[in-house]
Amino acid sequence: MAEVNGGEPLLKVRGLDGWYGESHVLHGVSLDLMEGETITLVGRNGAGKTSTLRAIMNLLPRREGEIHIDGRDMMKVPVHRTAHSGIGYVPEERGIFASLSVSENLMLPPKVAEGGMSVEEIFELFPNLAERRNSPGTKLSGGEQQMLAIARILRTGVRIILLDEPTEGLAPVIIQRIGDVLIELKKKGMTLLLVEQNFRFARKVADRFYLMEDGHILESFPTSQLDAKMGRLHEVVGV
Ligand SMILES: Nc1ncnc2c1ncn2[C@@H]1O[C@H](COP(=O)(O)OP(=O)(O)OP(=O)(O)O)[C@@H](O)[C@H]1O
Repeated sequence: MAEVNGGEPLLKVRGLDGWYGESHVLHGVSLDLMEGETITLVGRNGAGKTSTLRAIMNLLPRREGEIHIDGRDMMKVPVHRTAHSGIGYVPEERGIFASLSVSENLMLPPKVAEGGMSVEEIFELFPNLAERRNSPGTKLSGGEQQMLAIARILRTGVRIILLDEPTEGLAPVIIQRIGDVLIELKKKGMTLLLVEQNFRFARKVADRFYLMEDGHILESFPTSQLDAKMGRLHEVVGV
């Protein structure tokens, strides 16, 4: 998409390093995410995918490098203001509040920008959440929790969503439903950064892939090259 628009990436990461205490886990990560684009980070466990998302959200204990969102220098933005720059994060553990209902969970994050989806629009996109609007978080299936975690971000008005392994542990029929939702969000112009090991799922939504190993980006390629890259992916990712 960069080539089509010729514009600046909506999210631009350059030479990003990250640490947990003494442990240096990200080594010069660079990536571009164009407006409306979906990219997928792949790599084996411990490659640094989650840490990359956390570093972008300013949730790592220490980071260095460059992160720009819509041209804005994010290294100077404190963590509680990150969402106000238009970026939301759905962590692997989903973060649903067990004692709160679906509706209450939905209403929790504050709006950070105009243009977020209304609760009615969200329930249209996720009819099963509408049916369960009064159910507590504890009563939701893994798939419903994942949908609620995504839905909750849509209300806030962010333009970029980082999703960490949204299909993990879910049944094929639910994975299909989440894929349909992400495709719908893409049609609405949402920009997505996925961490995902399920290539069959990722190929349906991703425009490009970034391959990570040991805290480095090894290469990036468009989804049209995924089949040709499978041998390499088996080697690096071990899938
Ligand atoms: N809270 C933490 N404290 C210390 N080290 C951590 C912490 N979280 C992750 N690490 C280390 O950082 C490195 C990168 O981990 P990260 O979770 O980013 O990888 P990943 O590619 O997302 O893998 P996974 O799919 O297992 O989450 C690993 O060596 C991991 O052990």
